[in-house]
Amino acid sequence: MIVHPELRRAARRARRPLLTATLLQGTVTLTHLAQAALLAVALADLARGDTGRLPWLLAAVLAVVAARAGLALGQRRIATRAGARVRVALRDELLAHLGRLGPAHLSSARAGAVRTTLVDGVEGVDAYVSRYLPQLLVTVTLPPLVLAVLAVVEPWALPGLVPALLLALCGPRAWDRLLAARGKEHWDTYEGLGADYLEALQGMPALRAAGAVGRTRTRLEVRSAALHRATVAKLRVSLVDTGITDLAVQGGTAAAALLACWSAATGSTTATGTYLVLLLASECFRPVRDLAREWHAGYLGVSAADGLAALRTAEPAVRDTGTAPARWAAPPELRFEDVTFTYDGAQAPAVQGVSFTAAAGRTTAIVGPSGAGKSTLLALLLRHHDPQQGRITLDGRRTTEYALDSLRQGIAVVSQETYLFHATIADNLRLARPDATDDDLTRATRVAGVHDEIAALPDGYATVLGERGATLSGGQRQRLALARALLADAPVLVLDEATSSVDERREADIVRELSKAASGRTVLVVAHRLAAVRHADRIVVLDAGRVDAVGEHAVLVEAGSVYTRLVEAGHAHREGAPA
Ligand SMILES: Nc1ncnc2c1ncn2[C@@H]1O[C@H](COP(=O)(O)OP(=O)(O)OP(=O)(O)O)[C@@H](O)[C@H]1O
Repeated sequence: MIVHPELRRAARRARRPLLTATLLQGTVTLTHLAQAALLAVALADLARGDTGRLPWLLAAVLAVVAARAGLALGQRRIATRAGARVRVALRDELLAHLGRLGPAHLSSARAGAVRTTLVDGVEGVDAYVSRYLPQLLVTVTLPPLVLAVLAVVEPWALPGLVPALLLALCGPRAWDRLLAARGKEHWDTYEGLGADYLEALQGMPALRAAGAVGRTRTRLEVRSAALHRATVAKLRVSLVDTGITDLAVQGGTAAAALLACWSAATGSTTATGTYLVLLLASECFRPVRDLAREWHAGYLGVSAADGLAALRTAEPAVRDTGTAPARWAAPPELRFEDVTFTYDGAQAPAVQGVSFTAAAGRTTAIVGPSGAGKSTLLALLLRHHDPQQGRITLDGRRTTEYALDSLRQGIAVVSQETYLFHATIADNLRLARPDATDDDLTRATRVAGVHDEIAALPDGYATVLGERGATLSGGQRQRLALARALLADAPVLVLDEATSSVDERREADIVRELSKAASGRTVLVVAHRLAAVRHADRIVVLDAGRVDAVGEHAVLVEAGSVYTRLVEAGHAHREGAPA
């Protein structure tokens, strides 16, 4: 009888249909009672040898059975619809919240666990609210009503039925806490296993390359065994629960039967009363039996409730309090002013006192050795985190003043890790701009240097890509993602190692074409290979989270700083590379 607050909250989304489903469920139960009463009267008549009313009584029983079939069908339909409404609304809410949480959330939560909560957890909530909850309400209201009727017909039946009903309803409550604890254990293990499998599947190439497939399989087997143990532990408690209910139901029915026989033997009640006690006593426990059955359907929802609540109430890393739309008449100037940021739990700041300006409509590059803080600066610009000190402005306005969605739409990003979906190339491109024409697509793919390769495919732009773009090379994926970002036509374009998988000669061509196509946008480029950034209007050199130098390529090379070392390292790498 556990009603977790998260599940009550979920049920409120379909209050009306759930109420109708509950009323119908109650009416279905009432038809059982009516049927029992009619049969009791018919049997009593038969016992007395009076068959005059028999055909009418049997016809009434048949009518009740037919009515019940119709009512049960309607109930199931309405309950299913209510469950679907709860499911869809809950998933929508969670997905919208995940969007607000942004990638920062997935650096602490595992994608597989979030998937399990979103898919299996929400399905469990559907079963809980559409099947268990209506039955629960019927169970706590109708059996006391039956007892009241029996109290009038045969008060002696009550000493047998009341304790049994109380035991059936309240006995299992003693196990609720233990059941909740086992349920949570089971859910956590289930979520963990889901996350492990997803990671193993996605990381299969790396596991194979490291010769770790066997070890991973063993680890997954151990995890599966842990899930099996958690399931058995949960079932054990659940079985005690069911055992108590069964004991009470059987005991109560038997006690009522004995009392009815005793009353018949002593002649203290009429034949109708005896049959009523016999048949209604069994019906009195029907809702309890049905509740035990529905409990198994809704149990997953109870187990998942904590996880759902945690996901729904997880605090985003940044607050979306800005209201200004990120729409600028001309490309905006971007400024970092004395920006310092330390990741949660980190010892030292990832970036410290960073100040520079990316001129409006120009290309600014950020370079620096690995770990210098380049990606952190981009994450701060997109407000995946907010700096603890300093400010970032676009067109003179702090990024925190813009509405978050609008800000992120105003900045198109192509990162090293591109994401392409299992859909056609055209669909993947149109993610950025659903109304883009075919000409728009070709213009963008030409600039990104991938048009010819797409055109050469048998199905061209209608080619369906494998999951995560698996049927393309790394370079092709990156260029397609680049075309998608160009198509977004955002005033600010951020390229984070966007051409790292493309060969150097092609990279130079793309960067040249891109500079032409991006004129009229403020472009921020992060790249390891200096060929990609040497023609930038301005280069910001980062080192250990601080700005080491700012200037043009030629000036920076002359200055003999970190940049010179990066240039030399680049030359050495190329000379050392196999021909
Ligand atoms: N989520 C995180 N939590 C804690 N520390 C982090 C996190 N992400 C990055 N860091 C740390 O912040 C510093 C800057 O990292 P960042 O990823 O910004 O560097 P980068 O210049 O982009 O490196 P690379 O060129 O290798 O991608 C590093 O010391 C890194 O270990």
